[in-house]
Amino acid sequence: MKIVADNTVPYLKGVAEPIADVKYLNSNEFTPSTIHDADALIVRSIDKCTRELLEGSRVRLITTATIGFDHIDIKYCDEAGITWKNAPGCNAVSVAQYVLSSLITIGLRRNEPLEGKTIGIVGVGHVGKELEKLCASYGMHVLRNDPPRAEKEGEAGFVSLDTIAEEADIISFHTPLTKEGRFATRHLASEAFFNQTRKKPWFVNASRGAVHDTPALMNALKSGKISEAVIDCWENEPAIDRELISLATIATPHIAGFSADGKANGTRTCLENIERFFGLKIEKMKEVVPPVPADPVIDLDNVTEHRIEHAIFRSFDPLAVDKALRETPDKFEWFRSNYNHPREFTAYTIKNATAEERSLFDKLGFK
Ligand SMILES: NC(=O)C1=CN([C@@H]2O[C@H](COP(=O)(O)OP(=O)(O)OC[C@H]3O[C@@H](n4cnc5c(N)ncnc54)[C@H](O)[C@@H]3O)[C@@H](O)[C@H]2O)C=CC1
Ligand SMILES: O=C(O)C(=O)[C@H](O)COP(=O)(O)O
Repeated sequence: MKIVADNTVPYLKGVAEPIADVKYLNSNEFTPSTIHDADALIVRSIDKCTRELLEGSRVRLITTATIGFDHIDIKYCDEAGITWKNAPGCNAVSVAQYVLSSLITIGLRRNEPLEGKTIGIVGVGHVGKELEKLCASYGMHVLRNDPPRAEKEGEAGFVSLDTIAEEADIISFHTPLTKEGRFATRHLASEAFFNQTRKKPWFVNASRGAVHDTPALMNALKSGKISEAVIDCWENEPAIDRELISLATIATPHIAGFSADGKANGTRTCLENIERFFGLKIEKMKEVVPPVPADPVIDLDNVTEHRIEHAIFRSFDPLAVDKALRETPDKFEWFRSNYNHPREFTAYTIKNATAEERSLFDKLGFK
């Protein structure tokens, strides 16, 4: 069996080799001639799996180490009998922790505690639910918007996007990017949406760039309709809008889901998909684990203020990544392929927390 895999999928090299001939390609090397004799592809969000790439190939399975699958032409795959799989939930905790760290960063700068603020979460799936848990632990009120879920499960517990625009202090988008259908999300954060905001909310997009309309978002920032923007996902990545970088409070190169834990989960899911689809056993699967952090114990003994935040930033500090992107935005994709994947909160043990702090640390997922 032959697998063609993206060269930058973490923790993959050597694991599937005992059961398959594995060829690794850079994203720009995925062409009809390089993949034509592959049985399976292991891809990332940057590998566009289009008709042009796949037509005439032997590919029977595409498995992406990501939650989003807008880079796969699923219509064509279904027509052509190519099975495709994503990795639901693999990096949901990572995105939620990214958003919390970013909100804490802004809160500290503005000297405004998050406690008591209202966050509107648009798209309450794997990521949205994790974010809801973190925000609730932090004492925030949560408004949930998810029309597809509300239709299936009933309206109770969900609000409209209009309500979120009007009532939320913070609005965070966690929908897939969809361009068609009743619940299409392309440019969901539109000029009309920003015009409805009442409380100068902070805006977060860690879903897909085209979920916001870039000119409308920039106008909203300039006119004060929104007061802060955390942008991880951009329209036209990697050729991102330089003016939006300068207007954003936190600008990162689509790395919200890039915890080591999330990456290992994504890779493992791809390999499990291959096992199931081809009826194989990959003995080296247990090697797909994130590394232990260099310093896994966080001792709060000498930390006098913002002790919870101190621990959170030890796991992930958005400002370090933000600084790098601002300095060299041209290196957007390089940063993503050469990223120092942080471990999630669960990899850290807290020492010398008070009983009250301990209860919050437990809820956030620290040991
Ligand atoms: N920045 C990053 O690194 C990452 C970004 N993502 C993005 O986040 C998206 C969401 O991830 P998950 O929560 O795991 O997906 P999911 O499929 O579990 O949840 C998405 C939710 O959005 C809802 N939704 C769909 N259309 C909607 C609409 N028009 N308005 C409101 N809600 C709507 C769905 O009903 C669903 O509950 C992914 O599709 C991906 O594009 C995911 C992981 C990492
Ligand atoms: O899982 C998703 O969806 C994401 O957006 C991932 O963070 C994308 O990761 P890469 O495939 O670009 O490494």
